[in-house]
Amino acid sequence: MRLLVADKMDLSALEELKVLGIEIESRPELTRDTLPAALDGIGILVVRSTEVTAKAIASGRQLNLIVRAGVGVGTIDVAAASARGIYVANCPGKNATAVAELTMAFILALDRRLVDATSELRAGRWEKAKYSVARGLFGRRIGIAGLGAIGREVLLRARAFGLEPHAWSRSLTPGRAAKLDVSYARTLEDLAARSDIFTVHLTATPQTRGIVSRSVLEALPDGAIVVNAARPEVMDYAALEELIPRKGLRVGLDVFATEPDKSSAPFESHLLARGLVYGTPHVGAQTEQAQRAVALETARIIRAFMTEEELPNVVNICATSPARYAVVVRMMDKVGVLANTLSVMKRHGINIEEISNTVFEGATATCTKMRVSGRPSEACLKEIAAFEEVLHVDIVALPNLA
Ligand SMILES: NC(=O)c1ccc[n+]([C@@H]2O[C@H](COP(=O)([O-])OP(=O)(O)OC[C@H]3O[C@@H](n4cnc5c(N)ncnc54)[C@H](O)[C@@H]3O)[C@@H](O)[C@H]2O)c1
Ligand SMILES: O=C(O)[C@H](O)COP(=O)(O)O
Repeated sequence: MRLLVADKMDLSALEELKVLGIEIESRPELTRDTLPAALDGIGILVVRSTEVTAKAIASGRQLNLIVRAGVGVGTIDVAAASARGIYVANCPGKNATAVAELTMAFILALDRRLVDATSELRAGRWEKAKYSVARGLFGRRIGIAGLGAIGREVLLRARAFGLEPHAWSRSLTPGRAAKLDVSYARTLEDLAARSDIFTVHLTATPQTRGIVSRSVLEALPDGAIVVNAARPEVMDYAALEELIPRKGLRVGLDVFATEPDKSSAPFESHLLARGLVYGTPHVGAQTEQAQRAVALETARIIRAFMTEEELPNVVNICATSPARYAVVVRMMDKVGVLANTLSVMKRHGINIEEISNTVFEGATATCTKMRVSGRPSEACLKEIAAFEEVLHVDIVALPNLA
């Protein structure tokens, strides 16, 4: 099988896949527009920020698996992949440490105005009085929006700096917050109102679009530090732009609405000219440590795809299976027994949603579990049981987890 890596990546971790017969091709120069033509004959695609459009997915006729070597899958048309039965998997948590480190770097740099002080030194100006004004972090309140993998790493580091942690997260309750020893905020507005430092670590989804809204940003104390190393979509950047000078906010951004597809492309953001705003070109995950961890996870996913039944970190499996019954058939491990069973199911109009087959010691007998949406009739089950090589047939009603 051919594997295409359509981004810059640490390839050494993928070397071991060659023993599985995988041919690895690295084409970091590919873009959203050139990717479709490059997918001919490719079975596995690994991407970082290169966009995978519906057109690319349609042209990847042999594509079975897309691995996002990172967390966010917003650059992949997941719905188009699902419609063609292509797995999409990501590497959650593997770059969390790196993003937390960048978050702390922004907070420290903004408090001491490191970038401005350096620029003045480079220009030959010794502005000691000007840069002798800083609040310091110790004893200040940090508000963490989203206690996922990155939010929790930020929490760890914030404590080490003597910051007082407050948090809002989708499934955070007062009880869980007490266990984590963070102050519980009921809403994002509530969190913002008590944040000398406000940092966002929420996934971008249709539900979180603009969740850090104008009213959340309005609730921040004057002079607060704001960091967004998650995604631009989660924060109202138009409101932020307006509020930076009005509230004297200090802002650190790793993510922008106007990010180019590839390195070295021109870039523009009005936000950077609005006051004390520091920025980085979406490099939160770019440490050797994180890239190695992501590459190892990518290799683990691909190895599982080639050799195991279960694939880790798949983001597009049907959340609630339409299956309502399981037909459990114990049978002899012989050619055609399963095929006979399936043909009976077909004749009775039973659609199989999921299927698994386990072979037992000695390879004499197997157990097949077919999860189906409609209840097979007694006649259908009898026909299956009538095959000489079928040992037993059961029907199990599945709990409705929808
Ligand atoms: N700057 C970078 O280079 C960089 C690197 C990694 C991740 N990220 C971004 O940071 C985000 C967080 O990463 P993570 O590894 O902590 O992910 P995670 O899945 O561990 O945490 C995501 C957080 O978002 C919350 N969330 C998800 N859907 C929500 C919803 N509908 N409503 C409210 N909250 C919701 C979760 O509860 C959780 O708190 C990623 O989704 C990605 O967009 C950026
Ligand atoms: O979602 C992610 O993992 C980050 O945004 C990192 O993206 P990158 O791999 O393009 O640096």
